[in-house]
Amino acid sequence: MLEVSNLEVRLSSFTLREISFTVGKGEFFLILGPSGAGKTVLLETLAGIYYPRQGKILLEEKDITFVPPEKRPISIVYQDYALFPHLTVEENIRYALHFRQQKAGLSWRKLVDFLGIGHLLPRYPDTLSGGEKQRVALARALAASPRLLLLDEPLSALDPSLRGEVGRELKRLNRELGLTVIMVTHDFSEVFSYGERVAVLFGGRLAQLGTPGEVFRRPASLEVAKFVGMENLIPLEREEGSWFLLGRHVNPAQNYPEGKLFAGVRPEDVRVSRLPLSLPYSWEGEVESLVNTGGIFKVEVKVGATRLTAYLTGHQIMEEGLRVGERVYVGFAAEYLCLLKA
Ligand SMILES: Nc1ncnc2c1ncn2[C@@H]1O[C@H](COP(=O)(O)OP(=O)(O)OP(=O)(O)O)[C@@H](O)[C@H]1O
Repeated sequence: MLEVSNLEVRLSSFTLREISFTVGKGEFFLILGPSGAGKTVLLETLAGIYYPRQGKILLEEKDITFVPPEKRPISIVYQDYALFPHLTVEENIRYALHFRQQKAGLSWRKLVDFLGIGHLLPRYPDTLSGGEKQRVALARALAASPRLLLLDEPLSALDPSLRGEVGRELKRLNRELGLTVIMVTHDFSEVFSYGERVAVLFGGRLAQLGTPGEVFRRPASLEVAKFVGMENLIPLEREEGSWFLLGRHVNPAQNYPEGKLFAGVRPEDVRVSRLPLSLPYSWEGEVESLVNTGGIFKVEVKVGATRLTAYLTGHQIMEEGLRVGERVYVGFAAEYLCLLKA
């Protein structure tokens, strides 16, 4: 339903370039990336706030590259809600009806019921909680009956319990209304809860596009690996044309004739045990530190001069009887090993 090809957007001190991707009808598509990567600029270009210098945006096969924002069937919701403070909730939502470009869409009643905001209609935005404001902002965005909903970190200003509640509402909107959604997020747990595909932006470029599983377990580069929390990144040794990881032979699927290779493994895929592990990649080491990070323990095991990080549950720590200074075995299955070029 959305086709973005070779987009280039130049701002005074920032350029978004070579951005190409497609989003299917009814898809929940996510955009991830470090601060300043260009996530908001990309959303705002789709919304028509910036015009590209190059490239095309097709929405349902119609070229909308230079269509003004108010003529695009696209709504955008920001993290700070951006409600009009001098208008009541009802007036805020009705305002958006002027921009409705298609007869079809949710009726007023259905919209209000769907988001459960009937009791808030006479109130002013200042008197609403964060979750209520975000629901009103969503209602206003949906009142315009968009084909595509753009969300710029809509959950980040909410406390954790509201985040789950509003998040589930977003997924319901997407599923029950068949609405196509593109959402920017900083929160990795949201990626697995909501996203079908993820685009990772770095420095104005698309660094990777894939399913959450691909991006988190098969990052396309070292920088993406670091960004998505692949904490174990260990340089491989090269001896007589073969590659080794801490002395264990590694057989890359591809040929890497030269340069430096890193082994990447997610800490949640690393096992630590007091008994030898029957895994192709395992070593003997010593527990160097054990830190409770709120239910999950970060365990660092020293293997020679290298430190391997594992995330384990309190239950696993107790079962294994792990303690700092203990001799243990640490390792992972071959399927969790990801090779990355430096
Ligand atoms: N109107 C503008 N004019 C010039 N530069 C801009 C403009 N808007 C954004 N930028 C710059 O473009 C770059 C990307 O900004 P953007 O807001 O898209 O980042 P982001 O990935 O959304 O970051 P964050 O996660 O911090 O919100 C930044 O360096 C920002 O300063």
